[in-house]
Amino acid sequence: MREWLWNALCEVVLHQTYSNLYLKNHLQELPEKDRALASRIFYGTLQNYVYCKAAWQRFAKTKVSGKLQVLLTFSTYQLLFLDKVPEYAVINDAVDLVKKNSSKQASFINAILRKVTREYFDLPEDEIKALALETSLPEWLVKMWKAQYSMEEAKAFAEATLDTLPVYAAINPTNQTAASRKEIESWQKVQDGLYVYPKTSVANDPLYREGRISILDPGSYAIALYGNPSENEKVLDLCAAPGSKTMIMAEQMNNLGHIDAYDLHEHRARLIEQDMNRLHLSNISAKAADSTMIEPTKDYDLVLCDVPCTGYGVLARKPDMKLRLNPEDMDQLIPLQAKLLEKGSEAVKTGGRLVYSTCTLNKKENEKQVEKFLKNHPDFELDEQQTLYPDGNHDGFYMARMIRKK
Ligand SMILES: C[S@@+](CC[C@H](N)C(=O)[O-])C[C@H]1O[C@@H](n2cnc3c(N)ncnc32)[C@H](O)[C@@H]1O
Repeated sequence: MREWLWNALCEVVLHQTYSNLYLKNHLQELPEKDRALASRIFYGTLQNYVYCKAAWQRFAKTKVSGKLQVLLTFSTYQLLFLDKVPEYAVINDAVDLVKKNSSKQASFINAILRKVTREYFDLPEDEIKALALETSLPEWLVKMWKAQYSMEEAKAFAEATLDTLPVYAAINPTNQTAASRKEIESWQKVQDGLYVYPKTSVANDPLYREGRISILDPGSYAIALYGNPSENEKVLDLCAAPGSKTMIMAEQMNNLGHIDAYDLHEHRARLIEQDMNRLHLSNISAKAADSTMIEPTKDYDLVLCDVPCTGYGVLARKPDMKLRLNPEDMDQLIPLQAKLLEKGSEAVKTGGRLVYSTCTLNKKENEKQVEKFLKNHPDFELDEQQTLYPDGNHDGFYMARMIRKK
């Protein structure tokens, strides 16, 4: 398992592979009994990467190769955060892994990891610097949260990036048998239609394969329901792939009415189609399109703009993003979000609903974006907006619902 973890983390850290995609494709290479611990170490290391790296780097006086950095970091994670594996076993495993290549490196690894266990790692006194290091986030993000929300909220957001969140399953009400319904209803219910998923492997679960359930965060579920999609309505989903919210809307509509689901790339539009087929839904047309360029008819009851965003609300589930955060991403995303909202609004009929949503915690992409839109569009009014704060049960999201008055 240690060698598997080392390779897995090298793939994500050094070769930019997405963490959830890697686990989905490779976790089954491990024996069933090791999978839960391997996932814990994999995600835990990525969530705490900067902190763990800093904890061993204090003792390294020479340059360390990328692969050895990963080994030291995931061993440090186990030493500092896990009590399941004894310290001597973590250090011996790391030493054994490098011994195959060089005995000199083995003694170096041994010396560094022993120091990590012996010498306490002090945090900086400055509260922003300390929080950033403790939660493995860049200082600019913590500063931005403090300026936009408050220090208390910045702390809550940052700490939430270290949470291990439950997996949730939404029941597909249009495709159940008595037996499947009975099994799903025996799970812990979160709200109508949404349950805590109790198994370890979704891909092999017949309930998933036969389209009885979908896996998604309660925040995504809430966004899909926020516009109240109803039977026989006409709905436009402008940024739809891979389609989690499209599917929930289609199910709420009882597989009646129609959803036009667009996404930029052909391969992503096909993901929507695949999920629609898995769930036995037929009220969706998936199409590859640049939604900033479409010329929609103004007859949609509901338009969902679930725009591309910086994703600061979903760092707990996608911890590899913590290694690649860049404030400049916003510069491209904010104008794109505004264009998508503008296009989406053109499709809403009089009296219809326009939902704008993100999975980020950044007022420039959320409240400010909606405020700017409403200022330029007196024909729309804000019905409601809310930010779902990440809290150990779910990710962080923002959603706003607007109504076209004329
Ligand atoms: C937040 S994700 C959507 C998630 C999706 N609504 C769901 O629930 O599964 C944003 C999506 O916007 C798409 N996108 C980015 N630019 C776009 C554009 N100009 N036109 C259409 N889709 C775009 C991305 O490919 C990505 O799939």
